[in-house]
Amino acid sequence: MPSAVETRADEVPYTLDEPAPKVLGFWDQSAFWANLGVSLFAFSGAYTVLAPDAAGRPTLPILAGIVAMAVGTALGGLMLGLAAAPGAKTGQPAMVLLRGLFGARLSYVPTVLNIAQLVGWGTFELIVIADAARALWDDVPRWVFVVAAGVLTTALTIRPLGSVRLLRRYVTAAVLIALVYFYVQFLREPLPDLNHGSWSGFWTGADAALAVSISWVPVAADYTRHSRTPRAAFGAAAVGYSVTQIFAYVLGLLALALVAGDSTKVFDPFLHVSLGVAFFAVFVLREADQSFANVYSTAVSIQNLVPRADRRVLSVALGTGITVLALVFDIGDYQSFLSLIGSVFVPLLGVLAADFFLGAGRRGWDTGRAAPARWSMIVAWAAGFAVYQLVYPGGVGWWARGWTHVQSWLHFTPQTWMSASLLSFAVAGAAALLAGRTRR
Ligand SMILES: Nc1ccnc(=O)[nH]1
Repeated sequence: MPSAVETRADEVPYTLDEPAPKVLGFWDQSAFWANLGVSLFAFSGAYTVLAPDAAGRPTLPILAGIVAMAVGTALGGLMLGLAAAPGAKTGQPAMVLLRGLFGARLSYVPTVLNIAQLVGWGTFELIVIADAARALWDDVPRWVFVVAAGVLTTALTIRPLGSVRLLRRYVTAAVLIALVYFYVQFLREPLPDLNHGSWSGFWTGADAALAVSISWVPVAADYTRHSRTPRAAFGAAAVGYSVTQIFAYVLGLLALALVAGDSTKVFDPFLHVSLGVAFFAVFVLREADQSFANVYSTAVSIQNLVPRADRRVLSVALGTGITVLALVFDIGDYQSFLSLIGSVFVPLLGVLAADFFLGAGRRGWDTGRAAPARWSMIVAWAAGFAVYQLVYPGGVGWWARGWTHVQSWLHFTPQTWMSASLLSFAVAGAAALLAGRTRR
């Protein structure tokens, strides 16, 4: 039965005990990342790059938001590329790679945090799919869409590499056509003044966009470990993802301008143009690739804790779990979710990239189950987290007040030119290099 053997080698093995097949070329990966760059969150969450105040009102003019988002996305894309390359080089999934950085046991800390963010994203994705589908067909109850999206998501996770190829073959082109169609339509509408107001919240907006890109960092290697070369992995993730994310957010921001900044109405302009319903349905259906990527990566992350677990069993359980969560919950504080993600995963990447490319990783990381603990790397990560919070403590009252106390104790005042992400990345990376030096 040669065909059965071929199919096995073409798909991801069920457990971490077997090696990953290297079967994804540059265009497979580019199509995959380009799809992930387009999300309904680029529309429903477009307001976050306008640096909203505590009451949720945008503080940046639309034009400033567009520039901030493009800068944040481009920087986030480069960071994503840095996270993608080690996966291709080592053939290891993202959380297993972290055994090399922190040691086997300590890698459980970021693994648990990543599982939490991915369950959060997976749930959010099903909710946003159901909300958008309800905007299209409001006579169908919400739970029907949640369950349908959950089933489709889970089905895609069973043959993950097959799903990536499916995206390349059919979905990417449809998504690009829909994007172009809405651009043409929106730019024909009378748009309000896009540059009225202050640009002082620029880095808050840029950091919000960067956080969305960076949230794929602890996921990237789960896919790029199937890449034929590290260069292809870097290029596809950095470029493919950023280009489409910028296109999608600009569309979201134009839609927001057309509804006078009211983000609860941001889907309306899409549905009001002719053929809008059909093209918007493309976006709704393809959103399942995001929830697929979240659920599959949650399963692979759990395998870092339990390497013998069958990823299909984990995926079905997780797909069911997020479906239940999406039936029960609504999207809460999306803005705070993003800043928490940024503050955890930006410095994590700073430490990882510094150590992998310039530190101990150059001699090869030990990613085995007995890799020794490296506490100094945890300290470097924590330093980067603290820097992020000092520059941008976010909007959750008690937490922000706590960091404001630390600010005044350190005589530190955040300036508008400071990007929480860039400073946190730099400090975490420098601390990791320093720690690596002193230990030698
Ligand atoms: N990691 C993620 C980033 C953005 N959207 C998602 O669904 N997941």
